[in-house]
Amino acid sequence: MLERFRALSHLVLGPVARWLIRHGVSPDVVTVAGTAGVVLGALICFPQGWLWQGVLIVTVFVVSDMIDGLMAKTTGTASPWGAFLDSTSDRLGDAAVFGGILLFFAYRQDSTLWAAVALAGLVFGQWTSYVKARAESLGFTCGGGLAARADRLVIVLVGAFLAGLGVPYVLEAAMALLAVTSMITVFQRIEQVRRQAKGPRGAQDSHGPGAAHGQPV
Ligand SMILES: CCCCCCCC/C=C\CCCCCCCC(=O)OC[C@H](COP(=O)(O)O[C@@H]1[C@H](O)[C@H](OP(=O)(O)O)[C@@H](O)[C@H](O)[C@H]1O)OC(=O)CCCCCCC/C=C\CCCCCCCC
Ligand SMILES: Nc1ccn([C@@H]2O[C@H](COP(=O)(O)O)[C@@H](O)[C@H]2O)c(=O)n1
Ligand SMILES: [Mg+2]
Ligand SMILES: [Mg+2]
Repeated sequence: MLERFRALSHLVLGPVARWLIRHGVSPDVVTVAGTAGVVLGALICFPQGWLWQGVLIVTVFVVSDMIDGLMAKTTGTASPWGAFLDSTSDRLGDAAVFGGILLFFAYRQDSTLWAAVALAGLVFGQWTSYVKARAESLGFTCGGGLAARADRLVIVLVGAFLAGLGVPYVLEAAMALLAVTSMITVFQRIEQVRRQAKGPRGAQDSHGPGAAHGQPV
């Protein structure tokens, strides 16, 4: 849903991207530093119960994920390597955010139930991204759905921020919403691929969908 704001985010973050380029920073450095900041911020703050503080730190670094691509496009250096580094780093950042919340529920709230719901959010979120990656590796078109990555991040970060300010049950509600919407997104994406695979061009086209069948990813 938030993907539609990508152009707007480029407008806002353009000056930051150009400032970094002028100072000789490369998109890869932003990708790696941004991921490290998300991982450290989430895994240090959330398990300690420093929720709103953790959200502020994670938000600053997660926004760098929009800046690296913008820098690469602005400098004409967008590359398959950059796309690979960006996407694989995203998975680590997501795992740290949801893992941090899981540890918060397990150790600060003593709640196995909500830790399990956070785990479900993590698993369905990573599954969502893997379905897209595997589908694209096989030549299918796949993406979107109810809860893509930006949607998932905004839900978990807003929930954690408000919980940190003392709003009751908001993080639990956010995690339940995420588990359900991410699961629905997985099925929406699988259905997209199934329709293409079973459609008229389906698996016979050696250059289109199905061309890379059997190649493990
Ligand atoms: C007084 C101060 C108050 C401060 C309040 C703080 C509260 C903070 C709460 C929330 C803020 C959260 C903002 C986080 C926004 C995160 C958006 C983001 O990172 O999007 C990343 C995404 C980059 O996409 P990629 O192409 O790099 O990634 C792909 C994606 O991962 C795919 O995943 P999939 O969907 O398949 O699961 C992968 O498949 C693919 O491999 C991978 O490459 O960027 C976008 O999507 C662009 C659109 C983003 C639009 C963001 C809008 C943000 C809206 C609200 C923000 C609220 C304002 C907060 C301001 C805080 C300022 C400090
Ligand atoms: N280090 C990087 C990071 C990204 N890219 C390119 O940008 C695309 C992702 O853009 P986002 O706005 O979603 O970050 C990615 O597919 C690459 O083409 C890059 O080249 N190097
Ligand atoms: Mg990025
Ligand atoms: Mg990214």
